Amino acid sequence: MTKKIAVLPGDGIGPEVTAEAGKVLECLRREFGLDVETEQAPVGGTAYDAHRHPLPDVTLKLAREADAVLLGAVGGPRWDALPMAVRPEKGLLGLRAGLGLFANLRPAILYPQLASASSLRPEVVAGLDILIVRELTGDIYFGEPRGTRTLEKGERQAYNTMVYSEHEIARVARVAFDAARRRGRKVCSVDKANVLEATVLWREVVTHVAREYPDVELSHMYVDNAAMQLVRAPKQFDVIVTGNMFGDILSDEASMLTGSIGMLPSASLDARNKGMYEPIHGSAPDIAGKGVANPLATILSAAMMLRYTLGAAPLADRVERAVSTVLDQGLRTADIHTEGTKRVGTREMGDAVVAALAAQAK
Ligand SMILES: NC(=O)c1ccc[n+]([C@@H]2O[C@H](COP(=O)([O-])OP(=O)(O)OC[C@H]3O[C@@H](n4cnc5c(N)ncnc54)[C@H](O)[C@@H]3O)[C@@H](O)[C@H]2O)c1
Ligand SMILES: CC(C)[C@H](C(=O)O)[C@@H](O)C(=O)O
Ligand SMILES: [Mg+2]
Repeated sequence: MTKKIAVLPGDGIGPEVTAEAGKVLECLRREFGLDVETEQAPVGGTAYDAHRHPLPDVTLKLAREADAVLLGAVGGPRWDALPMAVRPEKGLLGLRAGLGLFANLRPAILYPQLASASSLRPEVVAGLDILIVRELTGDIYFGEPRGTRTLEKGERQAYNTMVYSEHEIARVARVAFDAARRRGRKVCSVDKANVLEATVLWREVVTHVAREYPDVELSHMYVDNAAMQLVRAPKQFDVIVTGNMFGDILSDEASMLTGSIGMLPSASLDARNKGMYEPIHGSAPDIAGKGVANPLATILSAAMMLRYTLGAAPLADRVERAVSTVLDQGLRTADIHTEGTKRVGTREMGDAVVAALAAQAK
């Protein structure tokens, strides 16, 4: 049966990078019989401009009815002064919560061709293959109470609440342990249990769940140390599981180990592996509209969609191989460009991936 993909390009470079992933899906349809149809809807600032809401009902409905969602990015300075409730980022958070996407998989893999694009020495990152499992629908992002109040003497005070319930921790921990079983059988749980009660519970529950997985080694690390270890000796990690905010920060940090934030895809999954797929980067206002953004994170996110939701792992392998081929050809967008390689724009990079894919069909 034809699978339906909701494509939500969003803001800034979002439309530029999703267009390239769209070409890749089209090529898979044409050359390899992938049975999908796509439909677009607005999200983020562009949705606010058209509908006065960053997540219009039509978009949430389309996302709910689709088999999978492919999202670009949201946000930008144009909308930064809006009230929090209608900021573009709320559109994204609304999708994650509305679709129950509690597990966010962010693989940080170094393509060997990009060893010299990493900000770390090649020997520190060679062979890097980490999976960050970020909890995505809890924590300080969604905790109540939140808001701003005025104190007696007229001073304003703002507050957010870090909250985790046992079931929220246990279900994402299981995702991490299950993933570790398919890889290096090591999970490092990252928290701030020396200070924050919510993460004392986090550590307790993860430790409890680990008993179901005697074949997986569990370790714990405070988040400040984890941030340091990620740049000191990143290959010590296999799977990292952590809360929403720590995962947000650590995954941007980990992306630089692979050469660029423009290389890191993600899958946000519910309990049945229905999912939303998006690069981990944002709308990059500083380069939006210039045709220079790296589309590979979004193309690799489409590959994750093929693997996790569409049951088409062989096609996911093909897309990842095509990405490797274009890197072998020496093609680089500005963010991963190094001496001796050829600088290309967003479209050229997407076209090259499509050509490499089509060549596999010959
Ligand atoms: N998932 C999302 O939609 C998402 C994620 C992060 C940030 N944002 C939003 O994006 C806006 C900008 O945020 P920011 O500047 O902090 O983060 P950002 O990720 O958009 O950009 C950070 C830096 O990385 C570069 N970069 C990002 N993606 C790139 C790509 N594909 N190719 C080449 N370079 C790339 C940018 O040019 C910029 O210099 C904000 O409104 C923020 O809220 C959205
Ligand atoms: C835009 C923002 C809400 C989002 C987050 O913090 O989750 C982004 O940084 C991400 O990593 O997807
Ligand atoms: Mg982020």
